[in-house]
Amino acid sequence: MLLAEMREGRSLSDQAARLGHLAQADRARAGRLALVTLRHRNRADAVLRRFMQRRPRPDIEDLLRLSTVELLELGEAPHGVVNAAVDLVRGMGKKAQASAGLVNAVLRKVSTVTDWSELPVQRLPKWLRSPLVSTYGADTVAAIEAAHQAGAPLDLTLKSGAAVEGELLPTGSVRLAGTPQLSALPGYEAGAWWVQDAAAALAARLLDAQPGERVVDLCAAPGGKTLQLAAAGAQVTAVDISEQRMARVAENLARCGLSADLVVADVLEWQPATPPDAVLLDAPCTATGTIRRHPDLPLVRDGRGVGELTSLQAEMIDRTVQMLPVGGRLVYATCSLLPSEGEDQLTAALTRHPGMTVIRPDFPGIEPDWITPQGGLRLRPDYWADRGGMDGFFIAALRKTA
Ligand SMILES: C[S@@+](CC[C@H](N)C(=O)[O-])C[C@H]1O[C@@H](n2cnc3c(N)ncnc32)[C@H](O)[C@@H]1O
Repeated sequence: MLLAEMREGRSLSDQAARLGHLAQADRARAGRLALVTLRHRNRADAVLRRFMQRRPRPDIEDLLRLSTVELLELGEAPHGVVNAAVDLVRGMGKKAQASAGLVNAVLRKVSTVTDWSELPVQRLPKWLRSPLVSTYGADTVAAIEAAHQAGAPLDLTLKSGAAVEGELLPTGSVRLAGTPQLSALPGYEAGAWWVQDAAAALAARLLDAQPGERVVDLCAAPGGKTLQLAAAGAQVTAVDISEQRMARVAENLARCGLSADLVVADVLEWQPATPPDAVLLDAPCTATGTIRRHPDLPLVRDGRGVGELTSLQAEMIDRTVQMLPVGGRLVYATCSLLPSEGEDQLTAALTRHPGMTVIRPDFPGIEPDWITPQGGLRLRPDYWADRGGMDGFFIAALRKTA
């Protein structure tokens, strides 16, 4: 069902409510299966093509892909996978029932395949691959695609003094092994940590909020960065246009015993009552840096709308610069791999606002080749490959000097 809805252009996260009738464990398994199938979709198709002359109807093709991934990627027992697939086809209506024999025969053959791990890594679609190859080169894009296929580990940001068992990353986040049940981890009830990718955690680190500073977090929901700023002791005002998403910020703050003023408003219209010391702008973007977690994104999007997003980002930067007093700091962040949403925005902002100067990132764990010639931070999924990668982000810190 999830994969079918995706064919209609609905992302997996938009469909979460559709699984509401399932028990939590089944819901989690369905979500995980959909993710892993999407990460290996092209490889599953390559295997299926060996055993089928023609493509079957789309829902049966999805079932075959999913079963192929269960067999060859997840190593599940052929007997159970084949039987479950045949049962599902039988439940798909009269016309589909005629395909039960085909599904049975194809999956039995699939279960004998031995070269799965040697099949080429899943490629990004052209709308995204072409601009990335022009920016980073073909070898880097291949490394990014390998990182997408590998998926994403779970990272936590800890409040100071908290401890959780896991790998302490050079930038301070803690990476967990496997996919543990979060609510069972020590410190969950006490709100000693929150889930946040290690790359995402660097935006607030770069802002370097000090206790008592007035800090505005623009485009704040669901609030990972608000939590970091509040935990640093700043007086935080979090602004987001979505009331529904802002409710998540409130929940997250409450669980972690932290506080912030929450404002539901459009960044393009809102003005702070008093000039802030610093502003973090985590602007809406293509989210192409998060494909490890959202492998459906390249399929449900087609590259349209990038121009509108980059115009909105530039308008938001201008708005933020106006809010700041001289001496004030701005961190601009997008979870995008496209330079038009990152490096190019920084170049254009410096031209439009000659009074803004870049603050070069300088804290433990930042590797020199992550820093761009202009002093921004370019983070990519293929960095830390031996540790499990990181999300793609562009982050730049600036100070208003005039
Ligand atoms: C990348 S997400 C922010 C993630 C968040 N900063 C965090 O760390 O958890 C972008 C957010 O921008 C918000 N947004 C989009 N357009 C907006 C606007 N015009 N004004 C305010 N918020 C906006 C969306 O509702 C969304 O929550």
